[in-house]
Amino acid sequence: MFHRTYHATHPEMMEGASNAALRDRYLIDALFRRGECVLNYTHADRLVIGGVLVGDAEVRLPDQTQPASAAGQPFLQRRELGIINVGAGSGTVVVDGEAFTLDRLDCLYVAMGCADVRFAGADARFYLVSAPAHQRFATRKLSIADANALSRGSMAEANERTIHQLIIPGVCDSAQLVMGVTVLQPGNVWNTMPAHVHDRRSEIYFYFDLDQPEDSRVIHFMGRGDGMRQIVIANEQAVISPPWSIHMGVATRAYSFVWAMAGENQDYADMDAIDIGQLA
Ligand SMILES: O=C[C@H](O)[C@@H](O)CC(=O)C(=O)O
Repeated sequence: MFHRTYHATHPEMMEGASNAALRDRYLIDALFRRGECVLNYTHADRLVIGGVLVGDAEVRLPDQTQPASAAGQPFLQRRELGIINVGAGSGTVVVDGEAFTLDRLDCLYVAMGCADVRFAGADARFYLVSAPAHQRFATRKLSIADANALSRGSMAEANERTIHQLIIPGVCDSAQLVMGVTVLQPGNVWNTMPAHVHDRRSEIYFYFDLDQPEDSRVIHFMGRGDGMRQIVIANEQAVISPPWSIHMGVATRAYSFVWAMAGENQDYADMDAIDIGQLA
């Protein structure tokens, strides 16, 4: 049921890895295929990263097919799900018969235990991140206006941006998933500078709304702060950040990205910043 499974990696596996190997281990591509629910599994905190592009008919979140002992069980039996519509048009997500309309950048938190999740709306692009859960919270729709908005950066540093925290304690309860959208102001290109790591959580970045996508790319940096590597990322691709890795990027034009974390805590501020002078 998974398009790809990404295995956990050791920091030393970065040294000497070719660019192709880095892309193979960390880059998630082809999330949107019309009429399909594309799901990728990573052993980094067992996150599932997916995309839904609805075709002629509605698309259903599949039941589990593997391992055999789980076959036929709902995908969210022991998981929770965050959905953000990154498409131009609105769409609908129906959760156990209850319909939620998601306009552009609206978010839906879907609780553990929900059995039937269906997607509709040909102009919507649903980006999905799911994490294991141990407790059922309320299914909730959040608009970007509901987010805890943090204004960060400056024009002088080319990183003026707003961090919209959507699924996070205080805004929307969840078992471990923490998720939001960061939007860069036009003319700004750096995210997450200075860089940081959080050894107790893994993180996924999904870059979207890259201005002039055919001719623009994000240069995403990863690895230990003193052993940085880069992955060149196109619009609507995602990248896995293991807990030991920095995750920051610069692009040739403005863009937005969805960030999602899971792990041992949900404390957004529990991160170790790395001074710019220590990067190497
Ligand atoms: O752990 C937090 C994540 O890396 C992001 O929220 C950072 C971010 O959006 C930014 O600074 O631009």
